[in-house]
Amino acid sequence: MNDVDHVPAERAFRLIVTGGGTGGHTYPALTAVRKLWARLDARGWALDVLWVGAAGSLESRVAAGEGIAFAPVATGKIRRARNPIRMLSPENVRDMTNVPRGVLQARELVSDFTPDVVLATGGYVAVPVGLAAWLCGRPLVVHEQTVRLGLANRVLARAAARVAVSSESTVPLLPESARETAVVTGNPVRAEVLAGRPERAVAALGFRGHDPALPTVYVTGGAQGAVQINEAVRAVLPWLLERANVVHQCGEAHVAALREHAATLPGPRAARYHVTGFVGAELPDVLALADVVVSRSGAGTIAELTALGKAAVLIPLASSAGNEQAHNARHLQDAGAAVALPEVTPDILRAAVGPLLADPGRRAAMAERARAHGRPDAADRLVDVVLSAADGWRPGA
Ligand SMILES: CC(=O)N[C@H]1[C@@H](OP(=O)(O)OP(=O)(O)OC[C@H]2O[C@@H](n3ccc(=O)[nH]c3=O)[C@H](O)[C@@H]2O)O[C@H](CO)[C@@H](O)[C@@H]1O
Repeated sequence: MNDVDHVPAERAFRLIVTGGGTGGHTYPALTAVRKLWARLDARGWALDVLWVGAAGSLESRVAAGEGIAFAPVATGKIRRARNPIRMLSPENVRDMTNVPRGVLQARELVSDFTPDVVLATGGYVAVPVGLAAWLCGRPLVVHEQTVRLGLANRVLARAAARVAVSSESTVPLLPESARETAVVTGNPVRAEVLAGRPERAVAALGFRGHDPALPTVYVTGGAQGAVQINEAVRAVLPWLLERANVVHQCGEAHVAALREHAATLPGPRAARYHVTGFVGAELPDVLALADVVVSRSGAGTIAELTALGKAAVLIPLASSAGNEQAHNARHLQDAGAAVALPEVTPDILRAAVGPLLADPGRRAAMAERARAHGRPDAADRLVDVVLSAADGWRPGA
């Protein structure tokens, strides 16, 4: 603490946070707000925060759950099409008009709230809010979770006072004007995700057939589940359940069919299989229980797996923007910190998971290399950037 830390602040630090659409953009924003609040609170200073996002979105629910004030703005996703005429689809035309409407709404919010900083963590909704910050002359901090820049952040990086990125290899991809002041913070992971306990997972899931003598595989396809992963796992289940317990997060739409299939497996094997649509509050415990994770390679998941140090088999979503999930997965594979599968068939999956299940030393070594890529201090670093970008706010100012 320096001298300034003992000066009482005359007014609260004012933050507008924006970002959302998916967990990958929403949770880093939430984690940064929590950390900023804790930092200020520890010194007796207050935080006024407003989350600006899309109506009816994940971020609106997350903000409500956290007691954070929320204001919606119009936003639009521009769907790319090979044929330029198709770009003028009714949805695109509607969304194109939504963007300027969103900018106007956001500009009013920013000029009323007069934030010390606007923090944008990506997703389409961040564009109007980030542009409004720039129009109103408020410092904008942009955080990028993925190795490659998302579309929203490519636009906003030029308007930002500071750009925070999750990986060194993103810096050269930034617009020249942003490169010099860019800071590598890592991708913030929710504190609770790092505090799981394996024994609680078994109880919380009611996983009665869990065999503690065998390793546990956690299969996850993201909130909606991944059909491609579900099908490959289903095909190898008899083989897999001979060697491991399996927790399979498959998306709500696929639970019934997978349960029906599991019922056809011999009793003791079926008991070692726990299938669920979505893993909610018990996620930290499930991750703590997992010896091997089979997963998509979204940036949020990767940040969690590396912060925890988990052996992983990553199956990128081929259609992710700019193929960034493939990039994320390859990045870890090159470091021996994961196995990346550009495509998955039952044979390919068996060949990737088998050696990790057969050899605890091998998965421990991979987990250790994964941990070397984790940045458990990412939220702290991002908060440093936010505070340093606030040129108008000083304790007592
Ligand atoms: C389809 C798509 O556009 N994906 C993008 C989206 O990721 P998306 O949000 O889809 O995926 P991420 O891996 O980034 O985050 C998913 C989050 O949901 C959690 N989870 C998942 C399943 C579950 O049952 N319970 C649960 O809590 C995960 O632990 C994780 O915290 O934003 C990321 C960050 O910019 C990008 O890298 C991804 O490419």
